[in-house]
Amino acid sequence: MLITDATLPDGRTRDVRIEGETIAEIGELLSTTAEERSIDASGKRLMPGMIDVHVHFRQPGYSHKETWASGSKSAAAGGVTTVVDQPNTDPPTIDGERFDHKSELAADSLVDFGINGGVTDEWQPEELFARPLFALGEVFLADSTGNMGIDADLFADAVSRASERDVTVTVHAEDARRFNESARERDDADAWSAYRTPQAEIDAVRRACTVANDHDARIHVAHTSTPEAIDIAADAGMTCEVTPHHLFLSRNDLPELGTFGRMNPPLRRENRRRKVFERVADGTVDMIATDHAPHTREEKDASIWEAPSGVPGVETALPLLLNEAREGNLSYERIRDLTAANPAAVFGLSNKGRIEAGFDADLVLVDPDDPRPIRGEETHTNCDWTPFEGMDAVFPELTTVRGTVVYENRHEELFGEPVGENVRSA
Ligand SMILES: NC(=O)N[C@@H](CC(=O)O)C(=O)O
Ligand SMILES: [Zn+2]
Ligand SMILES: [Zn+2]
Repeated sequence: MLITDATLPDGRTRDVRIEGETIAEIGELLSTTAEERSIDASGKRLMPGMIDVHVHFRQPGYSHKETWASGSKSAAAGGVTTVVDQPNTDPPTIDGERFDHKSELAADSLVDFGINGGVTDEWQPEELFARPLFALGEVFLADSTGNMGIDADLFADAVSRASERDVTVTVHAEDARRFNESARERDDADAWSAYRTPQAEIDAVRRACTVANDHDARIHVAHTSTPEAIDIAADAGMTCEVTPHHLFLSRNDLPELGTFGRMNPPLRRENRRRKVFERVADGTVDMIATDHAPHTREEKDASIWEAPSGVPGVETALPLLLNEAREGNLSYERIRDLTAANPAAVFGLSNKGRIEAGFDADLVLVDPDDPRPIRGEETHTNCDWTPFEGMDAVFPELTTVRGTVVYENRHEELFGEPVGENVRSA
């Protein structure tokens, strides 16, 4: 395939040739061969596919919420070419057999994937470390969906074992001792944000970073929602991610969202959201990861204390960021770093995350000046709603995974074959 006249993240206009699974050549005025498909990308932006290191594709156990097939279609339609699945499935991914079972299910994936291993009292670290494991995590320092919260001793033990193997530990950092019990008396949607306080995250991130440094280990802090926690992680030499919902939504949106805005950690006040955005824009935050956590409408339609936590996001993350570029609030290079180059560097995916000769041809082509409003029912996840309903976004026209077209939307939407592979198995 030859993509001609594409504008790259750094602003250069180039032709990009894909041969087999890789980017073969980047140049000017490359001539197309007879058997090669040629795509005119003049006026279009070509981005490296997003590497989303935090999704919940729900298999095994909750395939009514999502499957590898539906989740990866949603990913492909949103320009995500690699996903990393978290372990709070049923059964949880905490031993070798369960890891192997999830690997078989992931054969349905249209996009490349990593599989994380979880930590509970019953986990089998040696079995997990013998598998093509992406990372440990998300390790829950407080209960979230799946009730996999663990205590400080088990966390320290897991960090020390991971450090010996040079494996990163992705941490869900909230400290339940800092939750505000008095918020329990309320029943409005904002009560969840009042209950799971900023301080619960800040304290847990500080403690997790100390444990990591004590063991000469590396942690990656999942879904940081406060500027304070981001700064603590950065100062400790650790990495962190921010979700699209903590970047684009705040407690101001809860009257409208209701329980559809309940997630862990919860939405914060507008003032904190703005400071989180600044840290995303200035590079303090390493990456955007979606924490795509689908639940059905029926499940979400409950009281604020009964509804499950989590929102979908894998299909809308890159499109929302590209709309920020269109509006001049983020550069395309920053978006490349946040969604592709940095996650690849942090997690050691040396063939991914950049548009350079020799790299995997994981590519996304968009018309940068053609936004459309996000509609939950048009997304491809099993959960047909979105917390970003009506917001402008720039969706892909074409997504390739190692040279195979997995999504195309010119006149109609077309999906490719499940070509996804485990990024640690190669
Ligand atoms: N973020 C959430 O609110 N929910 C996630 C779990 C998690 O990431 O904590 C889920 O799996 O539903
Ligand atoms: Zn979490
Ligand atoms: Zn999660």
